[in-house]
Amino acid sequence: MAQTPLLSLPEFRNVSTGSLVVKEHLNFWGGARVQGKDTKNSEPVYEPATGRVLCDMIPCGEEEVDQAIKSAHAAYKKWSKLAGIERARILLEAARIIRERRDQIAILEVMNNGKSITEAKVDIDVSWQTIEYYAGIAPTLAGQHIQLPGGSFAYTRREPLGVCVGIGAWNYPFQIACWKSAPALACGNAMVFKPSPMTPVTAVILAEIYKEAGVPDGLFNVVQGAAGTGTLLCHHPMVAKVSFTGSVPTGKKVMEMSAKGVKQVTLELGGKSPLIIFKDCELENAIRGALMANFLTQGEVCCNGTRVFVQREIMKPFIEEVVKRTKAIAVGDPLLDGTRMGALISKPHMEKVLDFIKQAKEQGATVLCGGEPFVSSDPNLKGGYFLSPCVLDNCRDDMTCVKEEIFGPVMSILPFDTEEEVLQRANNTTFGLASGVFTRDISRAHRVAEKLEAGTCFINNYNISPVEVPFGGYKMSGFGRENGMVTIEYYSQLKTVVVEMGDVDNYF
Ligand SMILES: NC(=O)c1ccc[n+]([C@@H]2O[C@H](COP(=O)([O-])OP(=O)(O)OC[C@H]3O[C@@H](n4cnc5c(N)ncnc54)[C@H](O)[C@@H]3O)[C@@H](O)[C@H]2O)c1
Ligand SMILES: C[N+](C)(C)CCCC=O
Repeated sequence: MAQTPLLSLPEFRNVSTGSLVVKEHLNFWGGARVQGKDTKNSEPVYEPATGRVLCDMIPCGEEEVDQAIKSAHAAYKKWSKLAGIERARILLEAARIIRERRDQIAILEVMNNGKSITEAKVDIDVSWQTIEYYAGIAPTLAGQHIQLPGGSFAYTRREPLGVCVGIGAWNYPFQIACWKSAPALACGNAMVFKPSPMTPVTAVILAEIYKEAGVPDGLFNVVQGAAGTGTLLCHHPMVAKVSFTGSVPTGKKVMEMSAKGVKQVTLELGGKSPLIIFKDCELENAIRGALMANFLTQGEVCCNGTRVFVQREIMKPFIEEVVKRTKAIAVGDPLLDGTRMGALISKPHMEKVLDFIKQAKEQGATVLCGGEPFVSSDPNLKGGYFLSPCVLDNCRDDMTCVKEEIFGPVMSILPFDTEEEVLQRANNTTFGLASGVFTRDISRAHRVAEKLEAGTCFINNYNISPVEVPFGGYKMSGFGRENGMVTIEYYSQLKTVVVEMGDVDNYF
């Protein structure tokens, strides 16, 4: 009997904070939701805004991972034979469905992740735009014709890799699944996607939408699980590529495991990015930029500019205004339109962020605002993982809060005097995901952008990532790229065909 898609089930409609319990199976392969077997190892998944159990995550074991990968491989055989324009038509339909159901998907993303509905709607918009963008590229995928002496020639074919694995983090669950699956599918691959065990829900919705749009059963699959399931995926011999989003320590393991099977890898890892604000900046934009660089998604953003270097002459007005606006950020029920900051992903994560703040104080930093658990007056939210956004002053480069990725709403402010000095300090990190500079001096802006050791440099803005623009890291923030034309290179391989029009040389 055909399954009713999650979004069409009555319990998935008109949900509000604290109201949804997901009982449905959350694995998806062979074109259907599949029940997890290992119920004795299931883990509760919490709704961050209430601390209530939203669903259970049942991790997939060896047999289930194998089934999902085989299902993907069978679909790959059909999908890879389609013309780019045929794949594009189906992907455009998936983008259309997501656009149409954007508000409903966003609500579920909020319930599982805790971010504000305003941001979640943007995430879902970015998601369908990603699929639309790669649908547009699918028909253009082509090789090259190379003329050789004597009328001989060669040509290249851009071919898919096969079964690709996507492993996601919990901060942008639906968007990460789209950033990986859209280019993978556009190039003719199949994908098995493992969401974070903390955010298992919306990837299944994506799988159902792809199915509804017309992809072959098995083309996009979801396996639930944590490290054990991820390990099985990375080791599976039928997997051609692993695209991973997560922390540096896990990224290293993924790279090591993938190396054993000589699988291609994309690593989108963490960061501790610098944002440099020169005294000649347009101050209002720099202040907005610093807030954008630190407080989206409760500060749980890989590319956040959490080391805010401010030129000494403008430190006072900058701090005054940043603190005023940080204190005014509306924290609370993430499903309310007026909320600008929701709940952190989990209790342990919130405690980890609070520990960073405690350590910062012990090391000499001054808390200018926030940095404490936020208790809402709404009784529904009493168990939620809310934290008031925090600004730290009197920071030094050697402090833990300045060196390590906190992944929470904590901005560290650091004074500087000269361009040369700030560049040296900004680059003094093993991370290299993003960076930013605010200045009205156009030459300085480009000079600084060139010298910053990071995959992205924002000039006079921060944390915008249109799908047309490549995104990815330098140094230990990873390699490979997501978004933009270049990502096609990471989901395809080039075959060279050499055609002899004359006779073979008679050497022997
Ligand atoms: N660069 C980017 O695009 C980007 C985007 C989002 C998040 N991040 C980073 O992700 C981190 C936060 O996410 P997280 O806490 O989910 O990261 P994490 O590394 O703990 O987990 C990421 C994913 O890897 C899986 N995993 C864990 N152990 C594994 C193993 N041994 N083998 C295979 N898979 C395994 C997890 O289950 C999860 O799905 C931060 O460091 C953040 O900066 C990076
Ligand atoms: C959309 N942002 C804000 C650029 C975030 C990308 C994903 C990083 O965590």
